[in-house]
Amino acid sequence: MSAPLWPAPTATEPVRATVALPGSKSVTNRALLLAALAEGPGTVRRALRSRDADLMVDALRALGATMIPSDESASAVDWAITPGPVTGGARIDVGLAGTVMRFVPSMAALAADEVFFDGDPHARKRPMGPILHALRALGAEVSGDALPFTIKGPLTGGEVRLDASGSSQFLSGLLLTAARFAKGVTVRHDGPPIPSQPHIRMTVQMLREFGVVVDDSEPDVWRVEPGPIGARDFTVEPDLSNAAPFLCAAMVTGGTVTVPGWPAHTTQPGDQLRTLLADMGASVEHTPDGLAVTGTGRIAGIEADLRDVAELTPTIAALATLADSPSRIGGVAHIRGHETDRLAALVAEINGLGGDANETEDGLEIRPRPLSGGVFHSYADHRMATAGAVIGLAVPGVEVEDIATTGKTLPEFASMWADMLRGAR
Ligand SMILES: O=C(O)C1=C[C@@H](OP(=O)(O)O)[C@@H](O)[C@H](O)C1
Ligand SMILES: C=C(OP(=O)(O)O)C(=O)O
Repeated sequence: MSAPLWPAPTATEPVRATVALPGSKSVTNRALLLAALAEGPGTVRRALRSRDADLMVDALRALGATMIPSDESASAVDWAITPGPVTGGARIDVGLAGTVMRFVPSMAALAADEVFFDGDPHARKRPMGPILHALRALGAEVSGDALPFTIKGPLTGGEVRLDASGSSQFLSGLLLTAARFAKGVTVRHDGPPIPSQPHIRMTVQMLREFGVVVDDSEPDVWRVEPGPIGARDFTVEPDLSNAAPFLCAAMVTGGTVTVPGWPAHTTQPGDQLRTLLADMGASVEHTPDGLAVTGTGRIAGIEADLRDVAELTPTIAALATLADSPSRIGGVAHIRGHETDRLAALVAEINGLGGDANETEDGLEIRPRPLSGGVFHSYADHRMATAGAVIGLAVPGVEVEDIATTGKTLPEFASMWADMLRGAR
């Protein structure tokens, strides 16, 4: 049975709206895991409520943590978390969440009993080899090189080489639990450049905020000292990557979208939207109400290496189809291993609406031309779905397949989009 189609609203006037984003997926899932491994009870405030976050909560509960929600609303929650001894014998559903499939195995490797991991059909295709090899080298018993697999610990830790060129999450996944390994860990990256470096800085910074000693002074080497993870009261920042489609709406319609609570300093890669969207023609300013992006009537094509901000690619590609000059996006070969093969999916869907895009070895080329309506398939990928919504603002008749897939990181997307178009403040 095919998924329902969502008629993407076409904007009839410039949007003028304030859009408050719920918590960052990446920060939420790191904070929940660190709190579950801490030396005492802690709190994670303004945590995202979404499929990926719920899968993380279920996984941590299955491994022995007590997680109690308070002040729950549809999209945000404060969690009171009491760590417990890490127990095995569990079955973990990772869904399609990279943060669950790459972060939780190291924690499971603390348990003496076997833990079984599986996920959505496409999750079985996402790369897992480097982190599973590393856990094996550090002393865990691991079956298989991809989902489904089992892990049995406890591992001891120590020194290991790992190729994180396929995903920064392999490295983050090892580092997040490493303070609890008997010997800590020294990881040396061995391979082509690592993508999504801001996410590694996010891991290191959050480890330090939770009291863990991390040495990242030598390029491509990370040392985590063994020791306790501190119990903290931690507040999650808004999700800046999920701000992307809304900020793009300001550009596409020549209006203004303001995102309150934009952090002054952050490791989130979405912060780079400020320069990326300015390069594509937006006016971007910090106002007392938040970060305001205003469309100037022009969308310029872009030549950009998006390796560091790979998860923004679908949204930037959507904007590029509506630009007045061609775009060339590079540095993102590894997003073929994201929720779907994003390079293939973007080319298929853009060209399916009459566009002109092609894959390169490590990215995309997009030559704007008039698009027509049609079905924009989402491939169970939240960022494909929101890319279709951006194009639909300017192209009548775009129907996004399975808009509910945005529930991976932003369950309220469709109603927030409607509110934005209504001019909500
Ligand atoms: O650590 C994280 O929270 C993430 C790291 C990145 O993964 P890759 O390094 O695989 O791009 C990013 O794309 C993903 O959305 C979230
Ligand atoms: C790549 C992404 O997700 P994941 O955490 O599943 O890797 C993403 O959100 O764009």
